[in-house]
Amino acid sequence: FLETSSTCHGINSQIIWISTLNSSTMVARTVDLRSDTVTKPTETMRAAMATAEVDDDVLGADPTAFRLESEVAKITGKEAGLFVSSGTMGNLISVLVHCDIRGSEVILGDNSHIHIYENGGISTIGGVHPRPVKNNEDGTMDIDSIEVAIRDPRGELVFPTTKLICLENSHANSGGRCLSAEYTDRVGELAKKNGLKLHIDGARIFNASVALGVPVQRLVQAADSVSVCLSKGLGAPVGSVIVGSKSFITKARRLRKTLGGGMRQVGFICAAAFVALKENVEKLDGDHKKAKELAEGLTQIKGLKVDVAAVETNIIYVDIVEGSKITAEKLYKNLEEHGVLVMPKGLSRMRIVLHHQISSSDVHYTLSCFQQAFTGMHQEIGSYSISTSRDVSYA
Ligand SMILES: Cc1ncc(COP(=O)(O)O)c(C=O)c1O
Ligand SMILES: C[C@@H](O)[C@H](N)C(=O)O
Repeated sequence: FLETSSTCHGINSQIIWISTLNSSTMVARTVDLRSDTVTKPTETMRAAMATAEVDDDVLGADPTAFRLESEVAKITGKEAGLFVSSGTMGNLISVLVHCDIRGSEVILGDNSHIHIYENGGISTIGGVHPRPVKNNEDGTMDIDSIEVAIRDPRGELVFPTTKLICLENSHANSGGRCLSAEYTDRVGELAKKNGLKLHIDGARIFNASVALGVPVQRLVQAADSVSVCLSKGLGAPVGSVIVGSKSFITKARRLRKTLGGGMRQVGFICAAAFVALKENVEKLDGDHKKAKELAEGLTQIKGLKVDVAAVETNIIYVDIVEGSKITAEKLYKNLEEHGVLVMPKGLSRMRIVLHHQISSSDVHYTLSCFQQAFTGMHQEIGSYSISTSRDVSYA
């Protein structure tokens, strides 16, 4: 695999040449694009873990956990925070605190993470009934559709009681699309008008904030609770922080213990999460730019379809066009043989997620591997005229 890079009129452009690696060839590199959850702790995270000040967080308060929880509460403009082991636990605890009567109903997106990827935990564990409302392509739900879905048993023996509305920002299954503060405010007003609470699955709220150029606090202003993942784009090895009122967090702490989530010297992992919060927010814009570059490159490959305009943050959905020379299965195998890992999402669709441990060179290498899979040879990527100078480098 030889990468020749060049400049032409100040435009960086590449012809990517690749030799065909036979199956026994050691893979030159690994580019893990399955998710932004795959990152490895950085050296600063590991150093912070090694020297973290810790204490029993069940009997009292682990000082490092408290520092992290306070920082996330401050950033989101909420009274208090609570460290939990995962985004799934953060959403589960938040829904169950708000829906504290068995048989309550929560309105959420039919393509939301809580509804699709959390094992139905709000029902199986919390006895909460989901009321899915269609997610639009941009991750929103029509306000009217939300309003129509609100139910109250007064006068209707057969109705459960709606207690909560859940949003997700950015919206993962919509391709990392961002919900505006104005839209979120409107949903918040609807919730308040009907005596409901609003929870935001903010697994990638920092991605939305950076992409929109709007502070996190403004994006979640209308929410009663938010689950913020530190283990996604921010690159922490473990954990999320849920934020809300002091009363909400008191109830959430008890529920976390009930679910077995009370952790003792949890400061070890909170120390790494604190580093992630401090060091990696500024890298998110680079992730988004690389996602856009990769999407633009992929859309130039005959046989692939990408909605480049829909790539607002670090997630790309790629469709293999019907009748393409290569099947999805062969493509994934070919990519994996070259060390490129993607997340299959159906028969002819895949998801690619950028994160801070993916370099520009990885993006170009990935494009060349896709190109090779479809054409078996080099092809100019992009439509720039170039003059080349040979240099082989792996950034
Ligand atoms: C939008 C969204 N919410 C929640 C989660 C759950 O997070 P975890 O995998 O830490 O349980 C994910 C997972 O990546 C996610 O993408
Ligand atoms: C797959 C999903 O559960 C995970 N949250 C991710 O985005 O990778």
